[in-house]
Amino acid sequence: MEATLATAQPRDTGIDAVASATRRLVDAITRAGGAIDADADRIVADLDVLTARIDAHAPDLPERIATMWRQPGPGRFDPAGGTENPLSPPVSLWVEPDGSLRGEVTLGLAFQGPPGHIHGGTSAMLMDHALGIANARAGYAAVTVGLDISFRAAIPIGSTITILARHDGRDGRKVRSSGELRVGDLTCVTATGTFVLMDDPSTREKFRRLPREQA
Ligand SMILES: CCCCCCCCCCCC(=O)SCCNC(=O)CCNC(=O)[C@H](O)C(C)(C)COP(=O)(O)OP(=O)(O)OC[C@H]1O[C@@H](n2cnc3c(N)ncnc32)[C@H](O)[C@@H]1OP(=O)(O)O
Repeated sequence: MEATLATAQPRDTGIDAVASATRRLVDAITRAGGAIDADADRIVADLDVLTARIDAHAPDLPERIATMWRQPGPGRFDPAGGTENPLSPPVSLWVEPDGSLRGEVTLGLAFQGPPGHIHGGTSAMLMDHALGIANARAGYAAVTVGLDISFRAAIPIGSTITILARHDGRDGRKVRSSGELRVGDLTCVTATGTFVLMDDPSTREKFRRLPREQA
């Protein structure tokens, strides 16, 4: 049976390709560090030309947000697994036969916290998002109200991180999910999350309206 992708299907072209190239740029900058100081003025000038070229295509923010949410399927702009988001680590999550999610990602220096290891906030984001997708796959689109996270072992930069997440159940308007980050057989991070259903009136009121309507 063909595995089902729970995150956006990456493309080799268009905005996905631009986002990938930008991730390579960020990685190159973080690896080079101050060694590029002497060339910085020219680099900035080149980058500013590119930014202006791209900015010429950008609609205003409310229109852009509305367009994003009209796209069918998994979020292509998510901060973890969003193929169109250059700040998003290139995470793909797959649906396992038992309905849980599994994926792998390798993170570079841009995500460093303690020396040579991944920042805890990055791990928390990976967990928050994977837990949210696990709920959504189970039929419960929901926002996080509580995330309980334990950092049990540091994750080396450049290691292959396995992401696991599962939906654990519903209690009224709240849903629960849990997950972990592993490197090989070592469990580095565990997380449990409490989420509130998007369909709950207070949540719908807050999140369904677009910025233009909130003004
Ligand atoms: C679009 C599809 C995406 C598809 C999925 C894609 C994946 C996306 C995953 C990303 C997830 C995110 O990062 S979401 C972004 C981060 N989260 C947010 O911004 C949410 C901010 N919070 C809120 O705006 C508000 O809490 C609301 C609107 C959700 C609910 O407000 P409220 O009605 O006043 O209720 P509130 O007091 O907050 O509490 C709600 C219930 O949660 C419980 N609760 C509160 N805090 C905690 C806590 N730390 N741990 C446990 N439980 C808690 C309360 O006891 C209560 O239970 P009880 O009394 O009902 O029993």
